[in-house]
Amino acid sequence: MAAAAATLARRITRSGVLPLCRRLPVWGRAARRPPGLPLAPCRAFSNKKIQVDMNESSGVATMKFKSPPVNSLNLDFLTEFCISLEKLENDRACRGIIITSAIPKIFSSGLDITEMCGKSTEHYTEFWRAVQEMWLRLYSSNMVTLAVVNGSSPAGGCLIALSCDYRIMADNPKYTIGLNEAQLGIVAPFWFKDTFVNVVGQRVAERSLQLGSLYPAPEALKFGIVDELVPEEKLQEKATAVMAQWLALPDHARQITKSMMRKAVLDLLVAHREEDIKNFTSFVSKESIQKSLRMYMEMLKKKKS
Ligand SMILES: CCCCC/C=C/C(=O)SCCNC(=O)CCNC(=O)[C@H](O)C(C)(C)COP(=O)(O)OP(=O)(O)OC[C@H]1O[C@@H](n2cnc3c(N)ncnc32)[C@H](O)[C@@H]1OP(=O)(O)O
Repeated sequence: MAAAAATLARRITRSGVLPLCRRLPVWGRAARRPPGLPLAPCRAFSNKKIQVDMNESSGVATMKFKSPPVNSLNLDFLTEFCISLEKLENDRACRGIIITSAIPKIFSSGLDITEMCGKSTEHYTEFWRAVQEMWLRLYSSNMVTLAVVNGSSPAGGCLIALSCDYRIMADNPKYTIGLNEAQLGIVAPFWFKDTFVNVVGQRVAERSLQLGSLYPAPEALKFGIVDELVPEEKLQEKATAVMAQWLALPDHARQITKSMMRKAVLDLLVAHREEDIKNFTSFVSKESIQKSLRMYMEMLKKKKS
C-alpha cells in the first residue's frame, strides 16, 4: 500500500502536480517514537521576521510572524518565509504547520506597498518572483497547513490564509480579512483570484473582488472565507485539536487528494510565471498605479493623525 502510494506520488510529482515539493508522500510519516521513551524536545529556528517552533512529538511546527509594525510582506519577509517552508517541507518529522502572528491584532497587512512604489523594474521583478514563490510553496505543500488568523488580514495576508488547508479566525469583529486590492486601485492577479474561488466559490469571489471587500470576522465566516471563529484565548487549543484531526488520516491519501484539488491552479501559474511577472511589472510601473498606491499610503498615515 505504502509502496503503491509512493509510486503514484512520484508519477504525480513528475507530471508537475506539486512542482516545488521534493518529498514523496509516504504512509504516516510522522516521527515514530518507541513507547516509553521521553518526549523529543521542541526544536526552534528563528530568523528576523518569523519564529518557527517544531514540536517533534506531534510533528507540528508553529510559524509565528513577528515583523512589526504590521507583518507586511516585503522581500526579506517573503524570502524568510520560503526558506522556512522549504526547511519544514524537507523535514520528514514535520507533518503539519500552524501559521499565526506574534503581533497583536494583526495577522499580516499583506504585500508591503513600499516594495511596489518608486522602485526599478528589476526590483519589481525580484519582488514579484518572491511573492509567486511563497504562494507556490504554500499552496502545494505536502504538510497540513492551518492558518490561525489572530488579527486583521487584508490582501496578501488573506492570500496566505486562503492558501492553507483550514482557517481559524479570532472571534473579534474588529479583525477584518479579504482581498481588498480593488480599494487600492490595483487588481488581484489570476492566481489570487483562483485561490479565492477555490475556497468561497465564484459568486462570493466575484462580488468580493470587484468591491475589494474586507469582511469583519463574523461575515468572513458567513461567506466561507474562514472555517471557524474561536475566542482569541482558545485559538491555540482549537488549532491543536484541528491539526490532530487532520493528521489522523494517512498522509499519502490526504496529500494526493490535496494535489488533485489544487493541480490546475498551480499548473497555470507555473506555466505562465514569466508572463505574470511581466504583467505585474508593467502594471505597477504605470504612473496612474503609482499615484493610487501613494495616495493609499498617505491615507493610511492620515488615518493615524
Ligand atoms: C498590482 C498587482 C496586485 C498586487 C496584489 C497586492 C496585494 C497586497 O497585499 S497590497 C497591500 C494591501 N494591504 C492593505 O490594504 C493593508 C493596509 N493596512 C491597513 O489597513 C492597516 O495598516 C492595518 C489594518 C493592517 C493595521 O492598522 P493599524 O494597526 O492601525 O496600523 P497602521 O495603519 O497605523 O499601520 C502601521 C504602519 O504600517 C504601515 N503599513 C500598513 N500596511 C502596510 C502595507 N501593506 N505595506 C506597507 N506599509 C504598511 C502604515 O503605513 C503605518 O506606517 P507608519 O505611518 O510609518 O507607522
